[in-house]
Order: sequence, then C-alpha cells, then structure tokens
Amino acid sequence: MLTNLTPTPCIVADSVAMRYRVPSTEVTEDNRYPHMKFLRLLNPLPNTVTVNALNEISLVVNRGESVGVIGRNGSGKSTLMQLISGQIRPTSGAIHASSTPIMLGVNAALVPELSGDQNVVLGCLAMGLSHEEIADRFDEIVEVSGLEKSIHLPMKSYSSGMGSRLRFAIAACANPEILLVDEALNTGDAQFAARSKKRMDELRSEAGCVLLVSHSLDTIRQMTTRTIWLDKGDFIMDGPSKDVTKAYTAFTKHLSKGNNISAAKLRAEAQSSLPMVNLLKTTGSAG
Ligand SMILES: Nc1ncnc2c1ncn2[C@@H]1O[C@H](COP(=O)(O)OP(=O)(O)OP(=O)(O)O)[C@@H](O)[C@H]1O
Repeated sequence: MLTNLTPTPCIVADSVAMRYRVPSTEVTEDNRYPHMKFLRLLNPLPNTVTVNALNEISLVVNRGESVGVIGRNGSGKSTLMQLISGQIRPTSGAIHASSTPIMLGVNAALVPELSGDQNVVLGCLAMGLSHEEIADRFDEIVEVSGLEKSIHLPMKSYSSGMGSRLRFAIAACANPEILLVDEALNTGDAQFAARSKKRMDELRSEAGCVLLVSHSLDTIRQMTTRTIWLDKGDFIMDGPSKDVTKAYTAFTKHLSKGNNISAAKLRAEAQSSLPMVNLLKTTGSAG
C-alpha cells in the first residue's frame, strides 16, 4: 500500500472543453419548406449540430494517485481520456502532463493474426522499448496477462477478456508515469482483477498515476482511491472513491425510479461540493 503521496502533479487540465460539429439528421426547415431547400442549394452549407462532449473541466492529478472516472453513457469519460492522451485536441483550455500518457490498448498496435508472444514484442516496440528491455520484461508481461500457454496462440483466437489482459500487460510493462485505462479491466476474471490491481499499485508506488474509466463501481472502489463523476459533459464530483460512487449510486437509483427532480437535486448538491482547483500553483511544475 502507498502511504506517502507526493503532491506534485502528473496531469493538469485547465478549463478543458471539447465540442464536436456533426451533420444533423433532424427534421429541418428544408424538409418542411421545399423553397428553403432551394435557398440551401445556393448556399450549400451542411446542416450541423454542435455536440458538447465535455464542458469546462479543471483538475489536477498528483503522482501516486489512482483516479476512477464514472458517469452515465455519453457523459464524456472517453473524451476526457482521449484529450489527456493527446488523441484529440480540446476546443478550449489546455492539458499539461509531466510525461506522455499511455492509453491502454491504443499505443499497443497489435495484429490479430500474430500470436500473443509476437504481439508482446510488437506492442513493446511500438511503446519504444529496446529488444533488451523486451527480453527482460517478457516473462513478467506473460505473467501479468495470465495467458499461460495461450500466449502462443494467434490473438484472433482470444476472447475479448484475454485480448484485454494482454493489452493491459503490455501497456503496464512500460512503467508509464501516466496510464489511462478505458473499461478494459471489466472484461477480465477475478484472478486478472487481482493481478491488474497489483500492477496498478506498483505503478502508483513508483510515483506514477493511473486513470481508470469504468461502469463497474466495484472495480472503481477496488482499484482507485479517488474518483471523478461526469454527467452530460459536466464535472459533477471529485473525491474519495467511496463517497463519489455512493453519491452516483443514489443519483442513478432516483433516475431509474423516474424521480428526475430528486436526481437533479442530488446532482446539483454533488456539483456544489466540487473543490476549487488552484491551477496557478500547479501548472508551472507539471511540465
Ligand atoms: N467523434 C465524435 N463525434 C461526435 N460526437 C461525439 C464523438 N465522440 C463522442 N461524441 C459525443 O460526445 C459525448 C461524450 O461521449 P463519450 O464517448 O466521451 O462518452 P462516455 O462517457 O465515454 O460514454 P460511454 O459510457 O457510453 O462509453 C456523447 O454525447 C457522444 O455522442
């Protein structure tokens, strides 16, 4: 167990927001009034709508932290991960990371036709490890993946859980300072959950940080110490995983019973307790 958290940040997200412009398929004026369609032909701009994938969010993740990200479908969890990993650029705001974040399963460009062990080499090379480093860590990767003899079979023969285990083992072996995990751990069995938790604890104790997106609140409670809750692109709550998952469970219970007003009240209460983040203090040291 990690006892001393060093308060230097791994990630600083300063007023980050993400909007997409997507073609609209809604009933438009054009459908109802044909002359509008004619006018549109003169000015052929496609009908688009703006999707607010993530509204303004500011947060600091310190070394040694393991942070869960929860929220309903479409709340912006994966968007936040993609922003932190640099796959997409924010519409506004900035993200500072002390080193390149490794997104589980993305940086490891694996080939389904190749065997698990060949993919270990490929994935490690893609993450910049040398042949010597791969040889040193190979056994550990296979052990963390828990694939045993299946490691020699083509990856296309793996179940989705087995594929996720291999991707986790490869991504985690690079000792990334910042590891981002989006859902992948949910597909593993109990044994894998214990192994991946151990590996994540090791990464944290080496003063890295882990961000974990999951719909499984049990996984979040077991694997993380701090959790952030997003809803419809809004930042709702940030605190100890136990408290945040409790508040989120109450919120979803009210929603599922159709108590939308009391759910909205809980959402507002949680949001009002959001801590003020002093980014001025931290951005300088994040690199
Ligand atoms: N490439 C895209 N183009 C347009 N809209 C997008 C795109 N990616 C995401 N969105 C929208 O952004 C919002 C947030 O999506 P995101 O995938 O981040 O949610 P999520 O919380 O990860 O959802 P889930 O739990 O279902 O995986 C959604 O409304 C989604 O429709």
